[in-house]
Amino acid sequence: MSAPQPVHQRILLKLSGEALMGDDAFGINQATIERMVAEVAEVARIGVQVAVVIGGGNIFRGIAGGSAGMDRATADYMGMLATVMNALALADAMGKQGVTARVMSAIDIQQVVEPYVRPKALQYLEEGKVVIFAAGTGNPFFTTDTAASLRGAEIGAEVVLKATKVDGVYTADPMKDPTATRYTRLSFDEAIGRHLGIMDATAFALCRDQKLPIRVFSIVKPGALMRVVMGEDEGTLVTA
Ligand SMILES: Nc1ncnc2c1ncn2[C@@H]1O[C@H](COP(=O)(O)OP(=O)(O)OP(=O)(O)O)[C@@H](O)[C@H]1O
Ligand SMILES: O=c1ccn([C@@H]2O[C@H](COP(=O)(O)O)[C@@H](O)[C@H]2O)c(=O)[nH]1
Repeated sequence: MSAPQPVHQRILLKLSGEALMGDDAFGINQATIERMVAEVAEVARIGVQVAVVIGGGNIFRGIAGGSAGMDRATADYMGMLATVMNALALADAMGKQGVTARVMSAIDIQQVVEPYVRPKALQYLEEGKVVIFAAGTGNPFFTTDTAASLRGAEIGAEVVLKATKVDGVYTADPMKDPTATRYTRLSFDEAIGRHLGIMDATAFALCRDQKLPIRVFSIVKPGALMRVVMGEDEGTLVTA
């Protein structure tokens, strides 16, 4: 009998910046990033093409700067730069685990990382390299969830996998409402209409329009990413 095969050949993995903190209050917890990278490396090694969008919530969010009185666009650029730091740390950790990664930034900082060029990203993926998209969409007032939807659609990913601290989409934020229950599956229109805060409406709407499904699952749960890639029931599926 042949070994089980992955159900996805090319994925866009959105990694929560906040999850990189582990149990720390800020920044990147080394053991946590190594564990997350080991999970990504495992799926890359079975031949799945992996593109990553990394968040920045462990370092800086524009909304926090804005509410503290900063110019919002400036604060958002700071947030985007935070994702570049996370991307560099991820690529470094991948290299140490024998996975070749390339960071591509939506903001031009060529001394640090190469710019995002779609055909080059596709070439890297076909070569089996992990591509890490940094600096979100490159525009203020957006989020890295929207960047994940955008890059996912651009590279022809079969699914956006949102890897976060919670194990799916709930009827309300499970960190605030202990009575919230988890959906196994829901539509984009339900997610948008019910204002489910797990992702922003722009990210959901872009995936809906491009018919690109999203699966939300826990990156804290060991082996969950591999189970998702193998088509096992994990987290919440959001589809048209
Ligand atoms: N309906 C909901 N179902 C599940 N989680 C929800 C919901 N509403 C709000 N959340 C919250 O959304 C959080 C997901 O945030 P996450 O940190 O992955 O996203 P982010 O803000 O895009 O990431 P980053 O840390 O990269 O900024 C969860 O930790 C959870 O507390
Ligand atoms: O396209 C984008 C993506 C992100 N930002 C800013 O970066 C931070 C961190 O991203 P998260 O999605 O919150 O992890 C975000 O709060 C924005 O300030 C952006 O401006 N444009």
